[in-house]
Amino acid sequence: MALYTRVKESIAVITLKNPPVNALSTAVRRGIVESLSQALQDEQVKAVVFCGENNTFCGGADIKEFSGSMSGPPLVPMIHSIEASEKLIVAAIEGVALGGGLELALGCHYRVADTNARLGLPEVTLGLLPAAGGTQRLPRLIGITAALELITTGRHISAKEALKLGIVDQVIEGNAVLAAMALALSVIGQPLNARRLSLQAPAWVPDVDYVCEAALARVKQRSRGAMAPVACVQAVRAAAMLPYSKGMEKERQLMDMLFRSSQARAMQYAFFAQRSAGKWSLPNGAQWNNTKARNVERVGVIGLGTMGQGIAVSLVKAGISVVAIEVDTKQLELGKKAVTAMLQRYAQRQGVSSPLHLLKFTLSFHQLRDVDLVIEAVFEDMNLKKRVFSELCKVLKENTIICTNTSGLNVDELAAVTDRQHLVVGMHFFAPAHVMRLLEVVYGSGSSPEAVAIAMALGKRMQKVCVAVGNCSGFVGNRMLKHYMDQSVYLLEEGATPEQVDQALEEFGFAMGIFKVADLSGLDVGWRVRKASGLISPDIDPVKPSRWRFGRRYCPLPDMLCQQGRLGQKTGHGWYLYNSPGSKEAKCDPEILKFLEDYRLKYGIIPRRISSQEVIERCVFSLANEGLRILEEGITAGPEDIDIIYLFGYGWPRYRGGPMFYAAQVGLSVVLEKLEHYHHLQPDVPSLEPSQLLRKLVAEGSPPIQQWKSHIKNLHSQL
Ligand SMILES: CC/C=C/CC(=O)SCCNC(=O)CCNC(=O)[C@H](O)C(C)(C)COP(=O)(O)OP(=O)(O)OC[C@H]1O[C@@H](n2cnc3c(N)ncnc32)[C@H](O)[C@@H]1OP(=O)(O)O
Repeated sequence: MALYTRVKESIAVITLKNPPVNALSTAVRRGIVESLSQALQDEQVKAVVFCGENNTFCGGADIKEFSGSMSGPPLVPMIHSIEASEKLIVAAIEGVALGGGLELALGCHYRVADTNARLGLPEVTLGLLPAAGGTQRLPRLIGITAALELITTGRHISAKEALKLGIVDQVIEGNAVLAAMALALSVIGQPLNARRLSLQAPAWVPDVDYVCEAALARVKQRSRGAMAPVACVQAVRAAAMLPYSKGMEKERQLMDMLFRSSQARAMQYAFFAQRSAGKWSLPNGAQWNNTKARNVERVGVIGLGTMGQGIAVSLVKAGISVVAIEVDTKQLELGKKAVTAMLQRYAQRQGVSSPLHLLKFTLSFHQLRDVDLVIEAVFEDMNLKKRVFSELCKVLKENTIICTNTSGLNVDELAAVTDRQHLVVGMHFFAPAHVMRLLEVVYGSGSSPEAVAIAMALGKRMQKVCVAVGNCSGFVGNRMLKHYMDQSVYLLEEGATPEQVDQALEEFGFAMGIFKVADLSGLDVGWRVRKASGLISPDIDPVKPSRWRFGRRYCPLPDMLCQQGRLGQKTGHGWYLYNSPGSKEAKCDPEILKFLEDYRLKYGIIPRRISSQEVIERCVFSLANEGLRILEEGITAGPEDIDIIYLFGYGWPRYRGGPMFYAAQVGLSVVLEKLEHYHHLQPDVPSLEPSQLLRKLVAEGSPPIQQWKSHIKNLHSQL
C-alpha cells in the first residue's frame, strides 16, 4: 500500500509501504494512484514528495507477481500521470531506487538521494527491460551512451555517481525526505515542462548507429544468446531515433516479447534461487534462522599457492585480519608478492587506502594460536592435508574452526585426524578465488550447525554466493561435471571434434566450451585425479589403452594427450593450439584432428556426424541426471542450490536458469526418454541410467521445480 500524509501546509508525502523493499505490488500501485489523486484534488497541496518506508525508496516491480496474471493499475500510465501532474513532485531516494522504483523517480520532476542510496535499472538481469518508460526517459536525461551502459548491464550505482551523471539533482547526508521537502518549497511555482523528461527532445548523438552497433557487439560478447540485453539496446536506440510516444511503443513491444520468454522465467527463477540458497538447511533440521554464527575476526590461511592467495585477498578485502602461512621462505616470498600486488591493484582501482596492514606472512604455525578460523589451502593430497590438520590441532585455540579448501576430498576423513570433528567444515572455493563468486560449504557427518553457520557467514562477508552441501566425492559441482566431461570425450571418440562440441555448448550459452575450459585449467589436473583414483595404472597398455575400466566405458584420450605433454594453455597446446605457452587464443589444431582419426582407426570406430542437439542432450542431460541423484541422496536441500552452484561456479548461462531448471523447462519426461535412449546405446555408462527421482517425478506428472522438495522427502517411502 501507500500512505498519504499532509505535512507542512502545502506538501503531501506519499510513502510506499511493502516491506522489505517496498516493491511495487498491485496494492502499492493502487495506493499510489489513490494517494496521488487525493493530493491533486487537495487545493492546499502545492507539492508532493514520494518516499519509501524504512529508509528504502523502492526495489522495483514486485517480481513475485510476474508469474501470475498481473492486475491493478499498470506502471506506465501511473508514472505518466506523476510526470504530467500540474503540482510539483519530488522523489526522496533512500536505500534503493531500482527498476520500476527508479522509473517512478524519473517520472518525478526532481530527485533527491541520500549519500548511501543505490540506483539502477537491473531489469536486464531478470531477462526484461525497463519498460515503464526507463529506456525512453533515462537516455533523455543522461544521454544515449551512459544510458546504454546502465540499462544493458543493470549495474547499481552510488548516489555520488548518479549525481555526476545527472540522474539526481541533489545528494544529501541525512534525511532525504526533509531535503526533498526543502527543495520542493524552494522551486514551487517554477514551470515544470523542462522537468518532464518525456517532453525533452530525443537524446541526440552524432552517430547513433555506430554507438548502438558497438553496444550490441559488447552485449553479444558478454552474454551470448541472451535476448534481454539486445532488446535493451534496441529500445534505447528508439529513444534516440523516435519521438517519445513511438519510443514507448517500441519499448512495449520489446517488453511483451521478453516478458513471455523462457529466458525471463529462468532469470527470475535464478533471482529467487540465489536468495533461497542463502537460507541453508541441514538434514538434521538446523538452518540459517535457528543457528547462531559467532563472529570471525582473524583467519589463518595455510598455503599460498594460487588458491591460498585468492582466499587471502578475498578475506582482506572483507576487512578480516589474515595470518598467511607457507612452508619455506621462497614460497612465502612468492605468495606475499602476489597477494600484495593484488591488494594494491584493488586499492588503487577502488580509490581506498591499502588494506595491507591486515596481513601477516609467516613460516610459523605458532602465529595461528589466536585465530578464530583457519582455511587450509595446501595441495590437493589427502595425506598432506591430514598432516597439516594434525599440526594445526597442536597450536589452535580449542574453539577455532578448521576449514579445508578441497575440490572433492572426503571432509569426514580429514576431520577424523583432529581433536574437534564438530568444528571441521569444507570450504570449496573456485579459482581464481578472489574473483569467482561461488563457495560450496561442505558439512561432514560430524560438523556442528554452528560451524556451518560460521563458514556460511564468513563466505557471505567475503561477497561469495554460499551453498551448503553434503560430503560426497566431488561435492555437488564437480561430481555432476564428471558426467558432462565423460560424455564430451565419448563424443570425440565417436566422430566429433573439440571445436564442434565446444561450439554446441557455447551456442547453448556456456561462457566457454568444455575443451577450452580443460585447456585453461590444465589437463594434468584431471590426470592426477584419475591416477589417484586407480583409473590409470602401470599395467595399462600405453599404445592401445583399454576403453573400459572397472567394468565401465572409459575414454583414454585425455590421458594420451597428457602423455604427449599437451597440458593445455600453459604448454601452448592441449585440445587446441595456442600461439605460445600461456597465450589464450584457442585455434583448431590439425594435429589433434589427425590424432583423433588415428585413434578411431586403431580401435575400429567408424566416425559419424554428430549434431549439436546430441552434444547438448548427452552432456547436459547426464549432468542434470546426476543432479537429481544428488537431490535424492539429500546432498543439497533443493534443486535451487544445484542451479546456483552451476550459475556462479561453472559458467552456466543465467538465462537457462541452471541444469535442474533447464531439465524442468525442457520437460522431465523428455529428459527421461532421451536418457533411456542414450543409456540403451551406452549400457556401460551407468551415469546415463535415469535416476530414481527422475522416474518418480515423471510418474507423478512432472511437478513444477518449486514442488520437487516435497516429492524428494517421500522418495523412499513411496516407491
Ligand atoms: C512489469 C514489469 C516491470 C519490471 C520493472 C521492475 O522493476 S523489475 C524489478 C527490478 N528490481 C530488481 O531487480 C531489484 C531486485 N532486488 C534486489 O536487487 C535486492 O533484493 C535489493 C533490493 C538490492 C536488496 O538486497 P538485499 O541483499 O538487502 O536483500 P535481498 O536481496 O535478500 O532481498 C530481501 C527480500 O526482498 C525480496 N525482494 C527484493 N526485491 C524484490 C522485488 N523487486 N520484488 C519482490 N521481492 C523482492 C527478496 O526476494 C528477499 O525476499 P526473502 O523472502 O526475504 O528472501
